[in-house]
Amino acid sequence: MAVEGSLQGYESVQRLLSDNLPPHLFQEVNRVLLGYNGGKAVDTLTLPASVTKEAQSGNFDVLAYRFNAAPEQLRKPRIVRIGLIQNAIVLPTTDPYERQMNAIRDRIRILVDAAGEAGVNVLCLQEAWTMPFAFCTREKSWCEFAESAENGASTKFIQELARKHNMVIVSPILERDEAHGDILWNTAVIVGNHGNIIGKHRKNHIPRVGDFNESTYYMEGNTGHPVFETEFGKIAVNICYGRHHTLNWQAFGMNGAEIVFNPSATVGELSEPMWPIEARNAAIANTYFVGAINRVGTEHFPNAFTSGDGKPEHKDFGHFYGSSYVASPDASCTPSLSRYRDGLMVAECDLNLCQQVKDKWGFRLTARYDAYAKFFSDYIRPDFKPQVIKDLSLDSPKENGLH
Ligand SMILES: NC(=O)NCCC(=O)O
Repeated sequence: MAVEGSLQGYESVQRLLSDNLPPHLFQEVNRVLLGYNGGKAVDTLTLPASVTKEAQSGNFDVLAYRFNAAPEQLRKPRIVRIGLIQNAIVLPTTDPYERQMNAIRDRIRILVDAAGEAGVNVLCLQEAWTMPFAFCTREKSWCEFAESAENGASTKFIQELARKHNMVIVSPILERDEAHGDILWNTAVIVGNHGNIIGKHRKNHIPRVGDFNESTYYMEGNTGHPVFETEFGKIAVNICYGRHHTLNWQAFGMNGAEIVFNPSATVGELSEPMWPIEARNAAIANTYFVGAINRVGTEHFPNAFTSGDGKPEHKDFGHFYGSSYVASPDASCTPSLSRYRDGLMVAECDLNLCQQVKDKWGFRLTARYDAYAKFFSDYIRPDFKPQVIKDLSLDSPKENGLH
């Protein structure tokens, strides 16, 4: 029987295709599906044997690729290795919370250490990595997983790993904001490579779809669209549901992001057809690299809940389908990580590619921001009227011989 969450036993669409198509056909399909970087398929990157060994003994998927840019006369290449980690929760959601948190931390330590050995400079974990994605339940006991972004145990744990590996780590957690009445936020903490906290960003768009009842717990973020300037490049974080909002992506680009991470938690039936498109489109439209991360596995909760759609009550969210990947501004893209196993994606990127693609395609140059600024300022007025020009024959169909 195929493993739960697999595609008829395959870890990903790309692996299904490569194992079943003759090599010359796979090459053509791959070119169309994943694009070309510098006129050829995205290069694979060889990682130290210790990483592959670690992945085997720790049962996680590992993939590594390189995005090249053309050599320039006046600038040196700006090579950065980015890493994405996807993972399942470790213990049942019925176990004591502290044990659940510690077990996830132990697993994350193994994956982050592997990223360190793989030479990753900037790493991002999945959305709310410290806990089960319990927001489907609407139960308030899960709020206990919330922590201070600045002083919480998870931030301290990540700071230690960042220092150890000289790595910037983006750590998305459920934040408890003690300074403002203990309210919660969905927050990404940006930990610098010296273990320092560079800043934080709070999720801008909160879903109200399916079982994603997150608005029961926290409000839309109030941190704008910050870009964090790090030793390894300018990075930003568009948390999960924000990937459906093109202006959210755009604002990070307009603030100068070169790499945008999209830490997510999303399930198959709801969003899988969107997943390979949205982050990739954002990379193209905004001329930066994007790392999209989704958790894996099915999380079962003790009490049943309903989805307000007349269907029977249930105790799980559905399958989180992993499939994390990196998309490049030149429209090329890595294959995705496993659909059901924990994984580490490593992508070496020459950030010079961002400016090269900007110069080639001119999306910023041709953007007509002034026209859209006017459109949006009109749109938010209460007396806004949509610009629709009606075919007047619709009002007198007989005269036009339509009936
Ligand atoms: N975590 C989250 O925002 N999920 C919403 C569902 C989706 O955007 O696919």
